[in-house]
Amino acid sequence: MLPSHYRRCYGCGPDHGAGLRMRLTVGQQASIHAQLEVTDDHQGAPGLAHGGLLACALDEALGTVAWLLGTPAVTARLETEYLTPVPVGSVLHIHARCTGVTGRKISLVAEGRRNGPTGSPAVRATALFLAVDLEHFTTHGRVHDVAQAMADPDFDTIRRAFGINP
Ligand SMILES: CCCCCCCC/C=C\CCCCCCCC(=O)SCCNC(=O)CCNC(=O)[C@H](O)C(C)(C)COP(=O)(O)OP(=O)(O)OC[C@H]1O[C@@H](n2cnc3c(N)ncnc32)[C@H](O)[C@@H]1OP(=O)(O)O
Repeated sequence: MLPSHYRRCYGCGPDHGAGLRMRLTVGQQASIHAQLEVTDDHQGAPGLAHGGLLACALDEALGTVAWLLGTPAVTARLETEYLTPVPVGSVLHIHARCTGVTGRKISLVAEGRRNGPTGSPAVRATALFLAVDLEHFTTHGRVHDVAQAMADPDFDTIRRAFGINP
């Protein structure tokens, strides 16, 4: 199981009060398994998960695969297919994997299944991530947030955990 890459991440951060708190584990080769518990807080239509939130959960798993490759990367393109509704109370089992790397471009796919990791897919995504350097975050984000993340006493452990070379 991987630690959260950033404690305040909406997808996986333990310090995010309203976040998804996804649990992510490393799979075979360049892949990630993740689970999302769909709760009352995740509804779009009554009793059903919001589609944008499901896209977020897939994005989190896809981004974690990209980091397994040893570089921070950001989503450039994310295409999502919704195959069946996902009700509150279900656990979405997500599998995300890398399908190819060309220069800075990282191609990935993900599937989310209900009723266990071998259930039929409810949602699918195809994505392009672009590898970026740390400057991307300090230029476009807030320097003090980046500094705070790097000052986390667990930051070295987090970096080492992501230093798995598939
Ligand atoms: C101390 C702390 C540090 C922590 C670091 C942690 C890292 C994370 C680690 C783990 C994360 C796990 C979980 C996270 C999951 C969530 C991920 C997100 O939600 S990310 C947020 C949303 N995404 C953005 O905000 C991007 C906004 N866009 C941009 O910044 C730029 O557009 C960017 C970087 C994507 C590309 O800009 P350019 O200037 O670098 O690159 P150009 O030259 O435009 O393109 C390069 C190549 O890519 C293609 N390309 C670019 N965008 C494309 C697109 N949308 N569709 C298709 N191709 C595209 C281009 O055609 C070009 O291809 P040709 O080299 O010519 O073949």
